[in-house]
Amino acid sequence: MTLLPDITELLARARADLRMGLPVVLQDGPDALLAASAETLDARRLAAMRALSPELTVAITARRAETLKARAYDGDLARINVPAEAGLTWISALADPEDDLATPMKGPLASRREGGAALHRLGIQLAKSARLLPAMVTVPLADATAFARDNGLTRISLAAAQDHLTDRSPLHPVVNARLPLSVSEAGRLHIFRPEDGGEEHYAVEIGRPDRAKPVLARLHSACFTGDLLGSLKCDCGPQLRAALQHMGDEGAGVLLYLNQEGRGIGLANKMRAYALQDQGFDTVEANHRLGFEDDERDFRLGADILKSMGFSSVRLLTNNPAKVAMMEKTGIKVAERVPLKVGLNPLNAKYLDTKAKKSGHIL
Ligand SMILES: Nc1nc2c(ncn2[C@@H]2O[C@H](COP(=O)(O)OP(=O)(O)OP(=O)(O)O)[C@@H](O)[C@H]2O)c(=O)[nH]1
Ligand SMILES: [Zn+2]
Repeated sequence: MTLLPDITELLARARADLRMGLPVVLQDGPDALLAASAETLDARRLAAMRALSPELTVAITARRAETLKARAYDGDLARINVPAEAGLTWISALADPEDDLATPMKGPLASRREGGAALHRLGIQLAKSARLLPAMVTVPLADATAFARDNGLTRISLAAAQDHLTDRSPLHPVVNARLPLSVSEAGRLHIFRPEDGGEEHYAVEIGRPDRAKPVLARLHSACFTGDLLGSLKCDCGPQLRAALQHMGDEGAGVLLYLNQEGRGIGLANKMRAYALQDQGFDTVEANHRLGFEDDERDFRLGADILKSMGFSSVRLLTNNPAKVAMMEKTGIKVAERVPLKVGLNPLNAKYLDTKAKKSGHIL
C-alpha cells in the first residue's frame, strides 16, 4: 500500500500547477526541463527560471509558429529562443495572437534545432489539457529529481505520462436522478466523472430507450455562449433545444452534454478566438493562430458514456460526418444520421458556411 500519487494524479496536479503559474518538472531519463505556462507565468518566477540557465525557450505549436513565421524544426512544434532582453510582454506576445496585427512581433524569431523536443511536446499537451494557451516557457535542468524535491514542484516522467495523455481517462457513473423537463416529464440526468479529476460530462436520458434498438442520440459539445446566453454567433442553443424536443416528441432518446467548450479549447480560448474573428479571421483560422487544431475534441468519450449506459447503436442527430466516423470507429454503430438544421441567422451564416467548407459539415 502506498499513499504516493500515481501518474494520473500527478498529471492532474501538474495541470492545476500550470494554471496557477507554477512551473513543473518534466523528465525523460537524464534529460529534464523546468516548464511553465507562458500564459500564467509571472515576472518573479520568470526571473527565477532565467537564473537557472541561459537556454530559456518558449515552445509553441507549429500552427502558432506558422502565424509568427518562425521555423518549426520539430515538426509539430517550435522551440523559440528567448532573447536576453525579452521579458514577460515579449513571451506573452509570442503565446497570444491578440496583438499580432496591431503590433507584429519584431522578428526574425530564432528557433532551436539542436536537442530533442519530446519534453516540450509533453509540456504543450499539458497546457492544452489545462485549457491554457499552448505555449510553454522552458529551461533545461540538470538534476530533475533533486530540483523537484527541493522546490516542492510536481515532477512528471515522460515514459509514465505518454499513455495517459493519448488515452482518455476512464469515466465512471456518479449518480443519476429523475429530472422532469418541458420536452418530457420522463427525463433523467446522469453524471459521469473521469478518474483524472477532469471535467464531468452529463447524459440526459429521455424516457426509457430500448437498449436493443438504435437510440435517438445527440453528442452536444458545451457552448456557454450559445446554450445559455442565446449567442447569435453559432447554432448551438437552437440545436440543443431541437434535439431535446425531438427526443421528447419520440418519447425516447439520449443527449450527451460533453464539457468540451469551444471544440475542446475551453471558454477563455474560445473568447480569444472570437476576438480574432472580430479582426477578420474565420473560426478555423482563429484556432490556428492561437496554436490549436481546428477541433481539439475527443469524441471517444461520448462512445464510452453510451456504452456504459448499455447503448451500442444510435440514430445520431448531427451535421458533422466526423462525429459519425468517430462513433463507428469506437464501436458504436450509427444506424442513421439525423440532420439537425436549426438556428441559422444572419450573424452565424458565415460561421456555418466555413464549417461546411473547411470542416466537412453538411449544410
Ligand atoms: N474554437 C471555437 N469553438 C467554437 C466556435 N463556435 C462554436 N464553438 C464550439 O463548437 C462546439 C460546437 O460544435 P459544432 O462544430 O458547432 O457542432 P458539432 O457539434 O461539431 O456538429 P453538429 O453535431 O452538427 O452540431 C461547441 O463546443 C462550441 O463551444 C468558434 O468560433 N471557435
Ligand atoms: Zn455555440
